[in-house]
Amino acid sequence: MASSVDSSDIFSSALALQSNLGILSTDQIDLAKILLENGQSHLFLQWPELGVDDKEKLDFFDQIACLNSSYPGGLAAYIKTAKELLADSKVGKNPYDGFSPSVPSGENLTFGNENFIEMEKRGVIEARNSAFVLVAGGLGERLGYNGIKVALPRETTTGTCFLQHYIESILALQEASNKVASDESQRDIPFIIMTSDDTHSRTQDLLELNSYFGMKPTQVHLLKQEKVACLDDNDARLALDPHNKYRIQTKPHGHGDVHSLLYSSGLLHKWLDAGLKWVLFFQDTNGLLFNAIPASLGVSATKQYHVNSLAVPRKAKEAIGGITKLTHADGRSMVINVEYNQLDPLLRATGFPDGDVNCETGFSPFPGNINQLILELGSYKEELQKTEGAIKEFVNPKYKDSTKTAFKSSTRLECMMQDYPKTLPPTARVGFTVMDIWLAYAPVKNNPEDAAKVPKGNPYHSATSGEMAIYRANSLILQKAGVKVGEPVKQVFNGQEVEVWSRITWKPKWGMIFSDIKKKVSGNCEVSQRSTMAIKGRTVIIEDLSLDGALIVDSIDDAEVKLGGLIKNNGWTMESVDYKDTSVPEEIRIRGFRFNKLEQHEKKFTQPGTFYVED
Ligand SMILES: O=c1ccn([C@@H]2O[C@H](COP(=O)(O)OP(=O)(O)O[C@H]3OC[C@@H](O)[C@H](O)[C@H]3O)[C@@H](O)[C@H]2O)c(=O)[nH]1
Ligand SMILES: [Mg+2]
Repeated sequence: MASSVDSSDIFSSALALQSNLGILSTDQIDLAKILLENGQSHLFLQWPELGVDDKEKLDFFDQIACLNSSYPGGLAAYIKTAKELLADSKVGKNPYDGFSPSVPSGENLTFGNENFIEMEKRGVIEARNSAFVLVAGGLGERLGYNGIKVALPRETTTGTCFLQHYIESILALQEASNKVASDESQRDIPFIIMTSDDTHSRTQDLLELNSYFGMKPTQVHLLKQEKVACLDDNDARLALDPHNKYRIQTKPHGHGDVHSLLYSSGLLHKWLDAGLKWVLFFQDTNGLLFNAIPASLGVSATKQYHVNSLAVPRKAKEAIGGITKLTHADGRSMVINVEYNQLDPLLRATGFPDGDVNCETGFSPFPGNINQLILELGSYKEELQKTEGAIKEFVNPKYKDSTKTAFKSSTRLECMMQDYPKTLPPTARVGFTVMDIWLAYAPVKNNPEDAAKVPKGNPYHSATSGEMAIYRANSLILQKAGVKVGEPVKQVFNGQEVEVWSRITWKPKWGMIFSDIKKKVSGNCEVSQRSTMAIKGRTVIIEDLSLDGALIVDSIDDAEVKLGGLIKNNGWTMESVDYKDTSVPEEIRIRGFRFNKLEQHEKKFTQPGTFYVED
């Protein structure tokens, strides 16, 4: 108890606490000191004397210990940074002070051309040297879905959820990559999921109930991020829960936590030792993402990028960050994401009076960040050893009035994973790769009501548009492989006008890269707009097929299945569903449609051999 004696001074500022020191361990007394030394004596003002609520007092210190250990540098560092950022915010300091923005140049990929095909092949070679990291700690407040977002169907033709699709894509890449490996060794690609208290147990349950969707459980790691303490005022006084004086209010710290969690997990060392080279980060609901992965990994490898951010053309005011070159008056420059809420004010403050607007191309001149990052493992680990994974934070308090002395509700520090390059030395090779939107980006972030209000021409980012984007991308890919796919029709679901293409889906193992898909398609093939085609097997060959209706094919790996001839039936029609109709399951009604399965040609092959599917 030595520490309580030499710190009597500090405890005298919190008499209520002082009378309770007897129940605290040395560690807890040290934590109390940290709080008092950092201006937090108000936390103990309402503490009763020893013997009253003692259990609650110990619970309070459990939470403090957790807040202290889960933040790089502990609570003292958190409070210090909070004071600085709150002071900057109060005087309206521009976080980009001294920097002027310009449009950076990056690598452009065009689906299907020679360079793209080369990059995809290179990407497949590199895939077994990669680890994949999914950030999935967010609640998805804008979407308002009650479950976890990765459990949502990516499309409802097969009902495959996002997480299953991601896992099957990684496994397909792993297999293809192991096949071309020079040393014939078999490697399992590590898959990390960052969760939070809001998503952790439901993510774990989803995996366990589905046998990890075919992945080895040892291949998957869940890292749970902790929330951070809320702040009540400009002095960074921690906010108490209004219903519990022994509990600090907490809120999410943002996806930037993924770096400190990876650092403290020890996984980076393990991966380096195992010979891995790349870490790929991605977000929870982009059903198109894996169309973009092989080629962009190929770009990273060819260009030897330390950081490669994937981007798509961006519509002005679209809720995606802009990749921007920032040049400082002193000559420094960096290529970095400027988040969507900051791009407009930054442009206006630096000589672009119209702010965030489209240029003559109909798009913002700044490429849109889809927050898919490919980091080179060696330089990443080195950097994290310096920073411990801490990422530049920001604070976004909502002030009560223009004096900026009080907040409408408590605030907290936040950080974003794409801010990682901000601390890199100028020698770091930081690049980005731009791809077509139809190929690479269709997130599910907005609820139907908000999506319907999106300005015409801007993407909805809804469950409706997310699913339609899958069909469009698959239709366009098959079209480029030589299949005649019917012209899309325009329909309105949940107040959003979308293009409806043939409902074509396939399992990742059927075709991960364009050159493989092309090998599986030959002759004169045709799929009408009203058709549904789901390919669930690996060796399914489409040859001289004319499809007008619904066709579902499932086969084991050793069965070779040929689809051909004229297949015609009543197929599946689409029926509108209103998102307010609670008699329909939530994951369906948020899309605004469901399938009426009138008739289909459905074939399943469970024995090895060669089979033909015709009508
Ligand atoms: O605390 C958090 C917050 C978010 N997340 C995850 O981070 C991902 C992105 O979260 P959000 O959907 O809220 O992100 P936003 O839409 O606000 O912007 C993000 O995606 C689009 C990009 O252009 C932006 O630059 C990027 O910040 C999700 O997968 C979410 O689950 C966490 O894991 N933890
Ligand atoms: Mg967000």
